Amino acid sequence: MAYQPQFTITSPLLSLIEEIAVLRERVQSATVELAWIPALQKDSRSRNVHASTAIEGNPLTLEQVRALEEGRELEASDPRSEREVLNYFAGLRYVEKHVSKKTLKHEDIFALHRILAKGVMDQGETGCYRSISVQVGDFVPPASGEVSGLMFELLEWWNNDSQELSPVMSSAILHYRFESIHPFADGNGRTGRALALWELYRRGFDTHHIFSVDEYYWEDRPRYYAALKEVRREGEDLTNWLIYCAEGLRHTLDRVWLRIQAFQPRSVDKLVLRPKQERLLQLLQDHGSMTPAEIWAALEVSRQGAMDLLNPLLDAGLVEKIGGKKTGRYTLCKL
Ligand SMILES: Nc1ncnc2c1ncn2[C@@H]1O[C@H](COP(=O)(O)OP(=O)(O)OP(=O)(O)O)[C@@H](O)[C@H]1O
Repeated sequence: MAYQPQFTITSPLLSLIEEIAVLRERVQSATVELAWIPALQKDSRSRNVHASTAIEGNPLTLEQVRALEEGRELEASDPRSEREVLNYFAGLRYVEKHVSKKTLKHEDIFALHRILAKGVMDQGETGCYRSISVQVGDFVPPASGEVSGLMFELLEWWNNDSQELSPVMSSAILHYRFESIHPFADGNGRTGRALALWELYRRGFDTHHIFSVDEYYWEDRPRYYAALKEVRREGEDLTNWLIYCAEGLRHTLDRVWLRIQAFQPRSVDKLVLRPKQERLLQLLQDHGSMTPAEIWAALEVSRQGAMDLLNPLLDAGLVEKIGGKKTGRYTLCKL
């Protein structure tokens, strides 16, 4: 039998869902201009990684998280914190790769957990449900013997009934239910937030993967924990949790809109990208930075041809040159 979430669609919730639809539409129509999407995706991924790992106390700053993504070494940080961050990047890449998966299985969740929790478990094993009891604050999740059955019911719901709900709601319900089962010995927070994001991607809510939803939970952690706790106090009624999560998405969409403004080309009216320029932005996103020679080899153009592609991107503030005149490399501009 599938999990049956309890909630009421109240008028505040409906208004929020409608507002979210309008804001999302505004973002979607702006993303027709593809120029800055790779940079925004990169930015959003780093912000999600930073926020979701910081929630449980990872001390690395957003700048340090960005540096790790670019393969740069950090001075004086501890290996476990770095591992946690690198794992989360890998977890998000796993989610992005499997975004169109129609049916999710226990094994998919195990695989994600294995990636996120590798080498950073305080107790228990990665990639399998817990065999011990756990506690979060004063909340005692179900006994370990019940976990597999509860997860089976949750997957039944996720693969079937959840599709009838707005992704705003199905993502929030999945997030809460996963945390309330607390299926792993450790790493439930990170895995649950990554699954909530997976649902938003899978349902095409965040087509370009540019919403950094986890910042909302991180920025007011006491409210996040209180909202989770309140569901139980209300006899597992999810109505207020849904409102809390919908407010988070509205906030996230307002923010992404501002970031889009910042990513708009600065010195030209509109930059219409040529296919090779799009390819170049993608390459810079994948590689972090590239020398001129690497660029012209990858794009199969002459040195002058590469500069003809690069110059408008430099003028528009999308790409910048770092390093010396002879040893210079090109990289995507940061916010
Ligand atoms: N009262 C509660 N009811 C249900 N879930 C809760 C409650 N309080 C906190 N949580 C969830 O439990 C997570 C912590 O669980 P756990 O320590 O297994 O996760 P973790 O991944 O190690 O933490 P993480 O969030 O530590 O990075 C929180 O991030 C939150 O999502």
